[in-house]
Amino acid sequence: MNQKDVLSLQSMPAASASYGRPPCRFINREFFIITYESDPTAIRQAVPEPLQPDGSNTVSYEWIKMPDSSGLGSYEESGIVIPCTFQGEPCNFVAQMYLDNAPAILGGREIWGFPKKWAKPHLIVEDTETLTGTLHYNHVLVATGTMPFKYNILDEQETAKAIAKTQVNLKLIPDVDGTPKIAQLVAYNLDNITVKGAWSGPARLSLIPHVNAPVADLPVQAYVGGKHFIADLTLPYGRVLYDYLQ
Ligand SMILES: CC(=O)CC(=O)O
Repeated sequence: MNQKDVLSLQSMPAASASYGRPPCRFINREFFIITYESDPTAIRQAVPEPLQPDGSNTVSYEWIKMPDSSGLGSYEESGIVIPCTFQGEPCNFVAQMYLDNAPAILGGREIWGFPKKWAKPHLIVEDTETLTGTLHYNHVLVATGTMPFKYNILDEQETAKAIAKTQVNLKLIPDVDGTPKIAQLVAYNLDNITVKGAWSGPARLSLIPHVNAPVADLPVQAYVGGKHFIADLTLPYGRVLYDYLQ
């Protein structure tokens, strides 16, 4: 390989890239999101400046089933998103993410800086009426969410707008000597969104303390509600919102 060959490689390992080149198209991506009030001090601790928590003291706990994801495969994901502002503009900070697919972990971390770790999330309709999300980390149950199946129909255009909201990750890549090489807030917006169904309803969430999957560090204090929706959408490349090294 010459220098040009090296610089045109898609990702490591050179012999076989770990993930396809973005944009990634997701077909029938199914979301289950429980929004709840949490401890403002814990929220402030989880959100990196200059992002600001949006003042609602809310957190969204999510399960996402992705059966058909170009360049990545078929997988499930679970995690925590915190509504924030950046210079007064609303955005969601992606605080924790757990999933069961190597291409999506590697590509997600290397390109967009998603805070991804390997774990076992699962979203199903449990015998026979309850939308149920679980997250196991190293075989230990750390999260369970429940909501009645397709309870109240939600507006699909409003749902598409919510999906398109700016999302922000804290991308941290160390240099070979351990010092920070990349320390950025990276933003992206999902686009080409077609909502195929959207529902709301009451929801409940149980979070269990685990040192390697600290979802319970943002404890549930009160419930706002649950949302369930299915959409086709595209994840494009991101953009640097803030560079901690400049
Ligand atoms: C590639 C990605 O990072 C997308 C996702 O898993 O949400």
